[in-house]
Amino acid sequence: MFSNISKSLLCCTNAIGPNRALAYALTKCPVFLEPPLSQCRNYHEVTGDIVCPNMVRGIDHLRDPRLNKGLAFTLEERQALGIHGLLAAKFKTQEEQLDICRISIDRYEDNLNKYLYLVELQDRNEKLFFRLLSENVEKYLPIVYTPTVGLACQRFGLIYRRPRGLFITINDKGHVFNILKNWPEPDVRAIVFTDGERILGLGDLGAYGMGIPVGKLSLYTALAGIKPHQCLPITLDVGTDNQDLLEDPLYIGLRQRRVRGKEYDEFIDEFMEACVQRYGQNTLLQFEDFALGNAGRLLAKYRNKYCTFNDDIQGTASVAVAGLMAAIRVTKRKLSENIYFFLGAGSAANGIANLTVAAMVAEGLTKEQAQDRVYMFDVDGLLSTRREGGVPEHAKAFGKNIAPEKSFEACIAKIKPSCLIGCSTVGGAFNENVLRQMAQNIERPVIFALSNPTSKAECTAQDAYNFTDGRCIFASGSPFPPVQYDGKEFHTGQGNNSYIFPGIALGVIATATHHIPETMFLTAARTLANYVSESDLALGRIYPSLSEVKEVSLAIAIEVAKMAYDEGLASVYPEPKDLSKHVSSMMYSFHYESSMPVVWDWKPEEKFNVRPVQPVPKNI
Ligand SMILES: O=C([O-])CC(=O)C(=O)O
Ligand SMILES: [Mg+2]
Repeated sequence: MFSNISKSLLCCTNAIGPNRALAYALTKCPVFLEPPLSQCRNYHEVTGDIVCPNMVRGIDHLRDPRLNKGLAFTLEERQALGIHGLLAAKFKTQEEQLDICRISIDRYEDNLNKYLYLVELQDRNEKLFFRLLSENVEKYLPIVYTPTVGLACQRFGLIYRRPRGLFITINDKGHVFNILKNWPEPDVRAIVFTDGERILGLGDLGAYGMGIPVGKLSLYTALAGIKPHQCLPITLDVGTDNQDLLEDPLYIGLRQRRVRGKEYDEFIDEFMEACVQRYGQNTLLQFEDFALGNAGRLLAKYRNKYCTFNDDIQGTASVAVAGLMAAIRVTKRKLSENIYFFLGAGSAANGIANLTVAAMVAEGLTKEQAQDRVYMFDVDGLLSTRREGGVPEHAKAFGKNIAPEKSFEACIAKIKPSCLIGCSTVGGAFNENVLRQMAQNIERPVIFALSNPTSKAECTAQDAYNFTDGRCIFASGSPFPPVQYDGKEFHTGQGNNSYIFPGIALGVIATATHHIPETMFLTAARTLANYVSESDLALGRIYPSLSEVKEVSLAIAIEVAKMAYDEGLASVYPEPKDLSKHVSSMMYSFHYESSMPVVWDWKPEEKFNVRPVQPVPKNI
């Protein structure tokens, strides 16, 4: 029937909608005149529409969030797409639309309602959503991300409207690849997935945890410009051991206890394999919010086989080490001169501790000397090799051959740490006594309350200042309002992995890196720390302001890309001459593009030397 060129031209026409679009194209593009459209099978003689089943119709430009521009469609676009009259007469700029969004969100007092507004905006007009988020990071990050996303996960059964992302359950074992094939996007580059067992510091939320991969991937786009269609959020639903959820009539996941052991491991194996089978071996696979029993174990199992990392272990470690690197500019103590004391000995604590050790080794200590400077305290007390039950396997490197101690405060008095790092999910654990003790031990104590969301933070920013006579250097995983102390205002920083993972992901995707070594996280930490200015430090902040996080993400991506080539990890060849230009060229545009058909002013037949279009036989 039609030559391929003509078919593609027809598709092109279809893509902008029927009828008027076609008329528009026909008047401008002579190639369309051959063969007569009336002989196309999908051409409707009366209406002049092309009724192709795969066709994107004009109305789809209003319904599909990727295409929708709302009142920003121009008159020309409205006419060409056949949507003139379906929109109010007003033509708006994207800037005017952003103003309306801001006014609309401000009308809600409750953060969960703000979250719902933003979810709905993402479902309606994707570019508007991402531009709003990327230009107002400080204001809206706490809504689409920590802490509000935690609340959204807890209420997920109530707020669940349109599906976003894939739910793959243990019952799909043996068919995971087929489920992945149902995802409509063919060009996925990054998958963030959780099994919902340790959602922030909130524990096992099962399938309600879906809010987390969705939120993380929103930051991939808003902060690092990774294209939304290249991102896939997934929840692996293997059940939940949260009794409240098992009894919750609104629960949307599998109503059964968690599957563990061999069956779970086989399921994760199958999932990892299916992802690369479907999307290619360089697909970035980000583990998110897995519980202690699986997080470190699975990272060790897969880190050299896949392009993968665990954000809670490695992303959190990187941001914390960046904070420590910036803090030493204030304390004037080298990293290797500090004593680190962790409350919590789980995956985040061990990730931070290991990367801190690597940073101390870079300063000249041996690994053993560096490990000696790190202490940990878990539910059973100080990690002492002499305690009953010994030191858990995953934290063996940090067990000390000293007398067991069950009192946290007594440990602080005895060990006299200079850096106190909270990864415990025990809200308020750094109480007045603990903080006063820290201030007594050292002139400028470093206090990190990293557990999320806010309710789980080990102390508030204000308490940290109040109880250390304003001498602490503070960071938290979730945001805190400015601190008032001694007539001054301080803006403490957010030591959250959102400074790290978007940049790492962009660098990895841009170079199609096949593995992510630990050293990449140290590089990311150094890059982030270099962004901290003297004025940040004067404000009490050991991280750059959130309004700079996009710049930071790009800088991290470029450093990661350099490293990928230096270490032979990249798969994009030939190596781009200008890496920073290459990385930037991969990024998403938050601005609307024209929806007008591309009109060709040359004859493809001539250019490609293809056979001229044959007349279509009658009655086919
Ligand atoms: O999501 C966040 O805010 C940081 C994080 O990875 C976690 O707490 O699990
Ligand atoms: Mg996490």
